[in-house]
Amino acid sequence: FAPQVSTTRLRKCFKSISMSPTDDLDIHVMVNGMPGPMATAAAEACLRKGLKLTPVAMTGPDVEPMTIMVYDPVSEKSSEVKLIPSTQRDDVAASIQGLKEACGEKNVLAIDYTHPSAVNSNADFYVEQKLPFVMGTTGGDREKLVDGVNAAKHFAVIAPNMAKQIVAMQAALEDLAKKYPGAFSSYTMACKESHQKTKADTSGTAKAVIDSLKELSDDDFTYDDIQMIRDDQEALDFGVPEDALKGHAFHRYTLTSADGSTQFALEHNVAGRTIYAEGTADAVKFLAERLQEGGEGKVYTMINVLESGALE
Ligand SMILES: NC(=O)C1=CN([C@@H]2O[C@H](COP(=O)(O)OP(=O)(O)OC[C@H]3O[C@@H](n4cnc5c(N)ncnc54)[C@H](OP(=O)(O)O)[C@@H]3O)[C@@H](O)[C@H]2O)C=CC1
Ligand SMILES: O=C(O)C1=N[C@H](C(=O)O)C[C@H](O)C1
Repeated sequence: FAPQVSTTRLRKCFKSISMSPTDDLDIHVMVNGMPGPMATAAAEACLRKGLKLTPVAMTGPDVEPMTIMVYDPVSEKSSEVKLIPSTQRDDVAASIQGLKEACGEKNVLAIDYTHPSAVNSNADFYVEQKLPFVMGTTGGDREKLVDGVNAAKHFAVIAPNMAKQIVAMQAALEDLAKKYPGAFSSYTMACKESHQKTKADTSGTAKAVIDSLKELSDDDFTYDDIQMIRDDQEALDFGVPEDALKGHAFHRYTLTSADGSTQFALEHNVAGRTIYAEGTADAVKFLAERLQEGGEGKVYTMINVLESGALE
């Protein structure tokens, strides 16, 4: 597949990769960030949930162009994807436009699981290309990200965590903070999070949870106070199973009273990445529905997706 390929060839290409009788949706997803683990898990979940993968996607700037086979062992569906380095934006842009001509403007969306350093430039690129997107990548300038997408009236789901139950917990915390602001005033906060040692940034989820906890407590806790574990032995000591060292997210937050007599603790511990991948594919379906409804685009959160009932 070449970016300048004709619309007719693209149509044939889509037919050849989407023959499975269980394919039920005409939604084509460009999953950017493969062969990284999270993007790959999301691509597999897309296949599992009846979405199609575009034959071209964006990979890291230093990766040689290559073609990979995405295979979902549950549905036994597979799809070939050519990965183009993010430095070759013109080629990716030509592919997106070809895909839209072949599949319909509203049927091509993107998922981004790349690198914190790429968040803002990738989002700008999706806006330029009029490509609705689900941004799972954490980090970057989050305010600029959300403001830019909203100002462009572009369709996007942006969230640091796509796991249904964690999103539900975040929604509950937001409600608690709204209903009982300052309920934990004078309590001190602490947060420890452990992730695989390749993780580039502080957990975006931990930052979001801290934002809610800060509405409940008057502690002057900052993101710099989050204790990060990126070491295998420390992770094991924190309770991470050995077979999850390469992919886990263990979080523990505490609120402790001034005299130390009372402590509240909140934990969410995830081994592997499936739970986020499932939520990501559901978010794509949610976004595709908003596109079909028409109107102006905007940033949706995963709480919006949860409230719509779209998280399976
Ligand atoms: N929202 C959620 O629920 C979740 C979010 N995440 C977030 O997802 C992100 C990715 O996680 P993970 O897969 O573990 O990270 P990795 O760093 O292991 O993989 C990222 C991949 O993206 C590639 N990449 C880097 N820059 C670009 C770019 N500009 N365009 C396209 N691809 C690029 C990298 O290539 P190379 O390294 O070769 O340059 C690599 O293959 C992180 O920010 C993480 O916090 C993770 C889990 C859940
Ligand atoms: O990098 C990860 O792995 C994860 N990143 C997200 C975050 O930064 O909060 C979500 C989850 O913690 C896994």
